[in-house]
Amino acid sequence: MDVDDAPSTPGKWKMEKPHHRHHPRLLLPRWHHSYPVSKLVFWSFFSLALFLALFLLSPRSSAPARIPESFASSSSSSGVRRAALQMAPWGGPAWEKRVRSSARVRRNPGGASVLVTGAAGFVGMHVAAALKRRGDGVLGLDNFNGYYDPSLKRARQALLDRAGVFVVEGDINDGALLRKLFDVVPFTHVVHLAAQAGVRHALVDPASYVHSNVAGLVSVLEAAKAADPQPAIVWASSSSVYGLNSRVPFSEADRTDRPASLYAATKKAGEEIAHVYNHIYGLSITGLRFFTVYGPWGRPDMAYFFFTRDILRGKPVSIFEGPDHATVARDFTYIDDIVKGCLAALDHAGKSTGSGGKKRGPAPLRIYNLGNTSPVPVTKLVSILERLLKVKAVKKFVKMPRNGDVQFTHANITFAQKELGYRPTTGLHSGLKKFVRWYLEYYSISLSKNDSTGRSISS
Ligand SMILES: O=C(O)[C@H]1O[C@H](OP(=O)(O)OP(=O)(O)OC[C@H]2O[C@@H](n3ccc(=O)[nH]c3=O)[C@H](O)[C@@H]2O)[C@H](O)[C@@H](O)[C@@H]1O
Repeated sequence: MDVDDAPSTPGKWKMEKPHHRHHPRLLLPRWHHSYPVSKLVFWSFFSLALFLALFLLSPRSSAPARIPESFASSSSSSGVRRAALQMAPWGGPAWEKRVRSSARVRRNPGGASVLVTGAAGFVGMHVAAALKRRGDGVLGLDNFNGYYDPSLKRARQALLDRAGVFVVEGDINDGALLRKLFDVVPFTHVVHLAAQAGVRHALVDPASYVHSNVAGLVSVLEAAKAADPQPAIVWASSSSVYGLNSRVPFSEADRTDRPASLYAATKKAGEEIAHVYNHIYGLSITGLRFFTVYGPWGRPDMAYFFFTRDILRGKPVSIFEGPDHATVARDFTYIDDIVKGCLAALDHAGKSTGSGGKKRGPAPLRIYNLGNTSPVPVTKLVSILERLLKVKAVKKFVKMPRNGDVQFTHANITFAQKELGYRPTTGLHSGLKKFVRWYLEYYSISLSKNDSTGRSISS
């Protein structure tokens, strides 16, 4: 999912604009030198009063005000709003038919009917496609926000569409939409991947993290707890919750009360919120702590992705270093391994025990690390990319900025191995090879034509 803001439905947005269009003369009386001043004053007051009355009488949900003010004034919010405006309206018999058909279990007897939030996001698309491939019913939900190039999200949506997965355009904060989806389909599971991702961006737009990762999660859990039957929830937490933890490898039993970024703090808050909904309402909830997921169709805000772009363009890449030039490393995890972990988590989720908002007994509440268990320095990441791209990178070594990054991540996956059968099989070199192949094809870049500096030329 990448995801998520926003809005009331586009249909509701449309209600606002016509106020001006239907009454242009009332709002904007033409100035004319012979126009009596008293009439002008009268019409001005009348227009103002009419405008105020229409504004006050219009239903609250028709305003785009579900984006909090603080968020609306942030730099990225205009992109989010623009993207929100392009969302297709939801509802109606044809739309419901499409929703039902997409969520219908095809093969896989006793299979799941799954709502995947953030389905046009990186992990969301891969999980939705994998569930569909094995015959489960899958419905996607995504708000196509402008955090990164929405055309990549549209391309993922097109891919899912060809696979038979309908991605509903809407926001996880839209409670009415979620209620409608649960009315139309008795989902057995929700794989909740819609989120505001990215560690460093939290410095730029903090409110978007609260909006998507806290308020959005609550909105999804509210809809799930009230649904009958209650679905089991599998959702994306993050390795970043380990924050300043220095015990390695990171185990689920380690402390997670020292987040280093607001992003991490909102994911940690999500884990606590999950506890509440499990405790009060009997929702089965499994949180997955993903470790730096990469691969084809990935996120352009992540280092491996924009390093590839910058290396190909001959632009410098900044490689972060810890104190005294210490290595910065990540437990990079290939997308196919993560998808296997997500599907295994779904298959082992166990049922929710509540119905109609009432708990009937204890339900599972779980957390698993999904990592690769072999941290790789960022310098190594860059040298692998250089080899695959056949271009020398222009490297700049810079002290790791205080922007929420941590120096090192390393997953202990004992629990996931034991309980889910999770076994990552793709190393960074072969994973990046697949990523680079996809990248070159997606952006139509040919490596065969290099200029004299060794820079490759896109065709
Ligand atoms: O595992 C996670 O929990 C997180 O993984 C990634 O966060 P991160 O590991 O910081 O991934 P990148 O932004 O791709 O950074 C990878 C490495 O490159 C380093 N880096 C990043 C940017 C840069 O310009 N230079 C640089 O050396 C970072 O410090 C980090 O060590 C995702 O962006 C988060 O959404 C996710 O939750």
